[in-house]
Amino acid sequence: MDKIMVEKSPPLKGNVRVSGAKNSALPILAASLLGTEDIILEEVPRLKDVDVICEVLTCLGAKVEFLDEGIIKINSKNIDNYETPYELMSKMRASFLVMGPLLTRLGKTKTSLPGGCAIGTRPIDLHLKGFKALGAEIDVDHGNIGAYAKRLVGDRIYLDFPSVGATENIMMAAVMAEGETIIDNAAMEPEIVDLSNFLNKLGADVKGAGTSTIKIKGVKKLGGATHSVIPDRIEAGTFMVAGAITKGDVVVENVISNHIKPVIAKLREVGCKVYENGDSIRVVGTDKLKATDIKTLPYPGFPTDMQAQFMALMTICEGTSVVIETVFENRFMHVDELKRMGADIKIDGRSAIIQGVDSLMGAPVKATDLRAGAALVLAGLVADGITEIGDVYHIDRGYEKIEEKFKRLGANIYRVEK
Ligand SMILES: CC(=O)N[C@H]1[C@@H](OP(=O)(O)OP(=O)(O)OC[C@H]2O[C@@H](n3ccc(=O)[nH]c3=O)[C@H](O)[C@@H]2O)O[C@H](CO)[C@@H](O)[C@@H]1O
Ligand SMILES: C=C(OP(=O)(O)O)C(=O)O
Repeated sequence: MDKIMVEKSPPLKGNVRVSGAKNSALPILAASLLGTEDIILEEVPRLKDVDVICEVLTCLGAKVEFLDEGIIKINSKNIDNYETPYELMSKMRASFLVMGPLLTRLGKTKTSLPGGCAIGTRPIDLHLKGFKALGAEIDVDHGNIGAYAKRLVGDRIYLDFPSVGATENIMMAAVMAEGETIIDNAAMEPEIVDLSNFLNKLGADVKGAGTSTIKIKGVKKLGGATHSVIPDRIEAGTFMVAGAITKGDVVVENVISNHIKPVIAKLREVGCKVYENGDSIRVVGTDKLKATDIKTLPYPGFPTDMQAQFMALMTICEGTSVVIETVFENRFMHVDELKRMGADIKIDGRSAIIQGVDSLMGAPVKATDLRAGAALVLAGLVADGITEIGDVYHIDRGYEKIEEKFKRLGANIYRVEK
C-alpha cells in the first residue's frame, strides 16, 4: 500500500487552489439519477470517492463520461437497476445517497446496510424515518435494506439531529413526491444549499436550503442542467492550518470565506493573521501560537471535518487547548497517532485535552480516517525527521493531488508507491 512521507519543512509560502467539494460532489452525483436529460457537472474533484459513486451510477444504468479535468457528463434517462451491490456500498458510505433518488424515480431501491466506520457507528435511522414519512415501506433483511413505494406523498418530517446525509436523501426523495414535504431541523451546511441549487436547476421546487426548514414541492419530472460544484471548505481549512502550523504565509484560492468562519476565527485566536480578499484567504503564521478551545457542531458551528487538523495545530500551541467533539461519538482516532509523534493529549469522553509541546518528532503512523490522515500530514510538516504515513487510501478519498499541492507551497512531501 502507498505511503506518504513528510519531512520537516520550511514555513509554507505561496498560493494553492482548492478543488470542488467532495461533500457536495457526492450528493450531486447521486442526484444526477433524477434527471432525464444530459447533466454536466463542473469542478468535480478527482477523488477515490468520486470514482466510486460514478461506478455506482454506471451500475444503475446511467451513462457517465469524464470529459475535461473536473467535468463529468451524466445521462440517467435509461436507468433500470435499483440495486447497489455490496462491493460498491462497502467501499464508501455515501453510496447510500442513491436511495432517495432511486426511490422517487423507480419506486424501489435496495442496497446493503452501510456499516459504521472509524469515526462512529453512523446509523441511518433518520434517512429511513424520512422515507417512511413519505410513504415508503422499509425492509431490512440479511444485511440488506430495501425501500419501496408505489407513490410517495409529501409530509412534515422532523429530524432529531440535523443530519447532513438524511437531509440530502430526504430532499432527493421528496422532489418527485406528490404535494409538499417540509423538513424541520434540517442540516444547514453549504453542501445542502449546493444540492438544492442543483435540484432546482433540474426543475425541482426546493426552498429554504441553508435554513433549518426546507420546503419541497413535488414535480412530475426532472430534466438536465449544467452545474459547478462549490469549493471544498474542508480542503481550504486544511491548507489554512498548514500556513499556521508552519508559521508560513499561504494564500488559499477558490474559497468562500463565509463557509469557514469558525476556522478563520480560531486561527485568529491562536495568533495568526487572516486576510479575507474576495475568493481567497491569506493566512500568515505567528512565532507564538497560543492555545485555544474548539467544540464541533453542525453548521454554522466548527466543522467536525476540521477537528483533527486543528488538533494537530494545538499540539504545538503554547498552553492547554480543549477539543469537544459533539457530532461523532468516536472521532479521536488520530490522538494515538499524534501521541506517537510526541504530542501530549488526554482523552476524557468526548473531550481531548491538549498540552502544547515544544516540538514533535517524525514517526511511522497510520491515517486511521480521512481527516486523521490530513492531521498527520500537517503534524509531519513541523515534526523533526521523517513522518511515514500508512493507509493513505483514506487521504485519497478526500484530497485531490495532495502531495502536488503541498509541494508547490514548499513542503517536503512525497509518495512511496508499493
Ligand atoms: C459525504 C458527506 O457529506 N459526509 C459528511 C456528512 O456525513 P453524514 O451525512 O454521514 O453525517 P451526519 O450529519 O448524517 O451525521 C452526524 C451525526 O448524526 C448521526 N446520525 C446520522 C444519520 C442518522 O440517520 N442517524 C444518526 O444518528 C451520526 O451518527 C452522527 O453522529 O456530514 C458529516 C457531519 O458534518 C461530515 O463529517 C461528513 O464529512
Ligand atoms: C467523514 C468524512 O466523510 P464521509 O462522510 O464520506 O466518511 C469527511 O469528509 O471527513
